[in-house]
Amino acid sequence: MISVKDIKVVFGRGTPLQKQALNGVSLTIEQGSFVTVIGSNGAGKSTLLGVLAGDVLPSEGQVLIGKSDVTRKSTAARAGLVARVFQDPLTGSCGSLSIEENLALAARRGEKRGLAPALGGNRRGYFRERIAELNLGLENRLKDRMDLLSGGQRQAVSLVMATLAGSEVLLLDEHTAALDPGMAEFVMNLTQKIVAERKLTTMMVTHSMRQALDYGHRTIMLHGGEIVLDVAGENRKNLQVEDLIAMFRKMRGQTLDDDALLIG
Ligand SMILES: Nc1ncnc2c1ncn2[C@@H]1O[C@H](COP(=O)(O)OP(=O)(O)OP(=O)(O)O)[C@@H](O)[C@H]1O
Repeated sequence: MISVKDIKVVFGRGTPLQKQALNGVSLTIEQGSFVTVIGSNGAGKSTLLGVLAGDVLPSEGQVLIGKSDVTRKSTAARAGLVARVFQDPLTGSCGSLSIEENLALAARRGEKRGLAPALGGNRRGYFRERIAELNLGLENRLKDRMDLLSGGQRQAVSLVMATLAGSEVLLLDEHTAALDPGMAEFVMNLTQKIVAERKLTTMMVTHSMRQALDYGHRTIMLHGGEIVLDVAGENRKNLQVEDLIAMFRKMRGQTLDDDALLIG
């Protein structure tokens, strides 16, 4: 479960570039629920993920993950609670380490032990099994360096890595945006499967309104650092991308620059 209460984030306070990135965001996401997040450029989407991951400390408000109040905890201190997959396939894993070394590090997230014991005994067999489930043939390449993989393969491995330390929360920051359409669909279907199997509480930022409606249980839209739309259930099922744009316009009483949001 994730719960944020009245979160405010101000960047560059007291400078000419002062920016209120989040302006009183409150949101509760039940355990196992998958929420998609949309919004135009600068709406505050990445800042919200940063607040959950610990990269951004809010100036006001409270962040709960499960029963833990993590509001003032660093990213490292939350590592066992929160897993993250980034837009850039190179960001979430280490290119100069092998696939299995990356998996071993991911499995030990939030702990302080070295790599050797993490790769011992049954662990190696377990990693092989988990990677074989991807059906990409990577189980035969566990000793290959991560930087030999394609972007899509790397995102698929990153998703497996995100599940190894037992985190209940998964944050996805436009994790398919850098992939070609076929690979993006593969990674999205994999995401859906992993989230459902492991009952992960998931927040996915996307620029694709189509993706936002097709995946997950609930969609929120941010604008100007505030939640301006929050839909789930039947209301969401009946929504079309065009409705989303119209609702946005109505709620804000202003014109939305369609170019700011990808419809595809
Ligand atoms: N470290 C920072 N320092 C100063 N301003 C920042 C910083 N990070 C974000 N901002 C500003 O805060 C606002 C929200 O940014 P954020 O990155 O959360 O938006 P976003 O919805 O993720 O946008 P995008 O879709 O373009 O990634 C923007 O105006 C941005 O310029």
